[in-house]
Amino acid sequence: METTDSIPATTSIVVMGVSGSGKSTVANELARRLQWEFIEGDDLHPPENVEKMRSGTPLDDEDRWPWLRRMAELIGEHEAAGTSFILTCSALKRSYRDLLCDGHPSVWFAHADTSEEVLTERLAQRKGHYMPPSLLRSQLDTLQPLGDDEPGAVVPGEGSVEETVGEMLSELCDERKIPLPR
Ligand SMILES: Nc1ncnc2c1ncn2[C@@H]1O[C@H](COP(=O)(O)OP(=O)(O)O)[C@@H](O)[C@H]1O
Ligand SMILES: O=C(O)[C@H](O)[C@@H](O)[C@H](O)[C@H](O)COP(=O)(O)O
Repeated sequence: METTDSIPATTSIVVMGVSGSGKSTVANELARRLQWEFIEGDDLHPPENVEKMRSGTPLDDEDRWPWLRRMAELIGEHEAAGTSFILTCSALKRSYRDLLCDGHPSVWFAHADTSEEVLTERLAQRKGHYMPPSLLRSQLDTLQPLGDDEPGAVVPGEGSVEETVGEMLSELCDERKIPLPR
């Protein structure tokens, strides 16, 4: 994916993807490996968005823009402080990702590509989450794959969490000239 001559001083890894693609699981492991702060994007949804999803209605652009703007602000704050961090955010559309990237060279998207079959199985097994498995279809219909001209990497998402995170880190560290953590 995109390489740049000027390496940003800080990195904001945005773990993107549809529900069940392992964003939270992967972000936790990235945070453990890198010892960076992890912010869960699900926790930043206003209560109305959570209720909408809980009741089985997909979010629309209008629901998502304020939530995305809050995350863009957080990225800006981390850049200003010079602190790298990890954020989970579905970031399903290119326009959403463009908003997160706008003026923010630190952003690097990490997507664990996972088949619909595996996603369906994972969501059927997941307990205690507001997101109903019935919303997977609309998430998949909304997802616009990460483009070659966007910063980040798409890696296979069906192996172990360690394998997925290992691949993400190797891509990130290679592109951003960061030493690979142990
Ligand atoms: N690589 C993986 N292998 C097996 N199960 C996984 C993997 N990644 C995530 N899971 C499981 O799939 C479910 C969804 O993962 P989660 O991290 O909540 O995804 P998301 O945050 O994208 O909705 C969880 O129950 C999690 O334990
Ligand atoms: O943009 C959206 O429609 C939501 O952000 C959605 O993509 C997100 O995934 C939910 O918050 C559910 O949370 P999980 O992804 O953890 O299932």
